[in-house]
Amino acid sequence: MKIKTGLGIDVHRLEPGLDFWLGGIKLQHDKGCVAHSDGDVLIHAICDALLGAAGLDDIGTYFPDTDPAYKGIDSKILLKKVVEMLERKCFSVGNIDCVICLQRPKIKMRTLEMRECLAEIIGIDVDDLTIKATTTEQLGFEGREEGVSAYATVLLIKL
Ligand SMILES: Nc1ccn([C@@H]2O[C@H](COP(=O)(O)O)[C@@H](O)[C@H]2O)c(=O)n1
Ligand SMILES: C[C@@]1(CO)OP(=O)(O)OP(=O)(O)OC[C@H]1O
Repeated sequence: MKIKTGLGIDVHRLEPGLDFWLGGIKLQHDKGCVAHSDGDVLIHAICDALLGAAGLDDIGTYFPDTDPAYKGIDSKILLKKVVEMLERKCFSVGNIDCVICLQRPKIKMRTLEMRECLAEIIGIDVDDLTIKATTTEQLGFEGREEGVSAYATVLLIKL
């Protein structure tokens, strides 16, 4: 049995009047992410962590932000494709742990919904996908509400 870890990070700019997709669900907010896709930073960080652990290339290599096929795409579709790539390499997911840096809105009350949504796509128990949120105490780009960042670590098991 082989165990491999992966790390993924993503950042998107926040601007008024855009839909705000995070962790596969739509949040009520006055801003949303500027992106080629739906801008779901949490899913993008998870995808990169999964790909890295599996010894594959990064998200932009497989789903280029210059390709019109991915314009406005639901990032849940990209996550499903990444999970299929892992399955082809005989990897199963042990656990995923994530942190979202976001000044506003508070999202703690929505993280179970995100975990349920993403765990189902990945095919793992909700307990094996954890999501934490932190403000950055008004410091940096997240603190100034100019953007949102997400970090994910994963553990993959190859039998
Ligand atoms: N966007 C956010 C940020 C934070 N939370 C929750 O608040 C707690 C305290 O935040 P600090 O920045 O002071 O660490 C944090 O542990 C989260 O539970 C949130 O829900 N949404
Ligand atoms: C998700 C993809 C899809 O084109 O585009 P973006 O929404 O721009 O997101 P980012 O994390 O900057 O880049 C990864 C791309 O694969």
